[in-house]
Amino acid sequence: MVMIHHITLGNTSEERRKALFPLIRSGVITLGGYKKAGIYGLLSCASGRQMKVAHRIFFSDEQEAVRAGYRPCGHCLPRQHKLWKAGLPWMEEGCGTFKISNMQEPVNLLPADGEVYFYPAFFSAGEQDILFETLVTSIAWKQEPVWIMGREIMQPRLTAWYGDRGKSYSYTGITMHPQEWTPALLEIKARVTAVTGHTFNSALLNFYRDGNDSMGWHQDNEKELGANPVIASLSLGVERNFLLKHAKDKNLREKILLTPGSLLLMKGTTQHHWYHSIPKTTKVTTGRINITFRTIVG
Ligand SMILES: O=C(O)CCC(=O)C(=O)O
Ligand SMILES: [Fe+2]
Repeated sequence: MVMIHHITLGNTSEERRKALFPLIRSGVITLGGYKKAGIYGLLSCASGRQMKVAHRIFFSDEQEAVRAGYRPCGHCLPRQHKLWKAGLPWMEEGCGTFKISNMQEPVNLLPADGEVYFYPAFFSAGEQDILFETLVTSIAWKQEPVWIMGREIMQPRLTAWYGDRGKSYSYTGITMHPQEWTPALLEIKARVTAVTGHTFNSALLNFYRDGNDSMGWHQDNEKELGANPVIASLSLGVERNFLLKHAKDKNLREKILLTPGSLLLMKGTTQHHWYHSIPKTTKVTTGRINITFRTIVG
């Protein structure tokens, strides 16, 4: 039994946030509950955010919440809520639904000439919410210019560069010096290494403020990245499409929906044969943060 009362995690909201993050990260906590009404739901549930701290409880899993007499939330667990209302059992046998369940080795999404792997639930909904908020406020975001055909043009997104000391990097005419890793970035990097088996010494961060921000077609083939770059790309915030097109064979195109909390791993010869982009979209009015972990060689 875990059943953590939110109020017991610290005296200030900052203290409680700090205590809560590792519990969510490690999967000790996967669901939240409203003590006054006996309702449990997802950590990302909008109605779950409004309650007073004193009324919030956390559970390790669904069985625990149900055993404690809680019932599913109608907003974030509509399927379970409907069954509960009808007096029917709503839990699936051996329910691990809310645990990170798809960490098994993913399959290569490219048909040829490279390797792209997608981990949809790399971070849970609750973890990704906390990480997004943390990074919006703690990263030194800037809108940087780039030089294209002799003209200085502002990038259609905000960027930031973090990494081990002394690793600088040039990118379409600008040289970036990394900032020192923040605690949140180090935690994320450790998890990426644990799951993918790859180490990284730097990260380029992109903040797409809304659907009007984008990234044009490119290859991450700068010589600082080595012959066959390994790039692990984490998505937080609103989902955006990621497009891939083969450099020679115009019939080869891929589209991957980068959902919140997902990780995309590009490796092998991908950067030699494929271009990728994040196109503009009128459908998106909120922000997305992307972290691409890289290794600068030499
Ligand atoms: O935002 C993304 O997912 C892609 C970022 C990217 O391609 C890059 O930073 O090189
Ligand atoms: Fe890229």
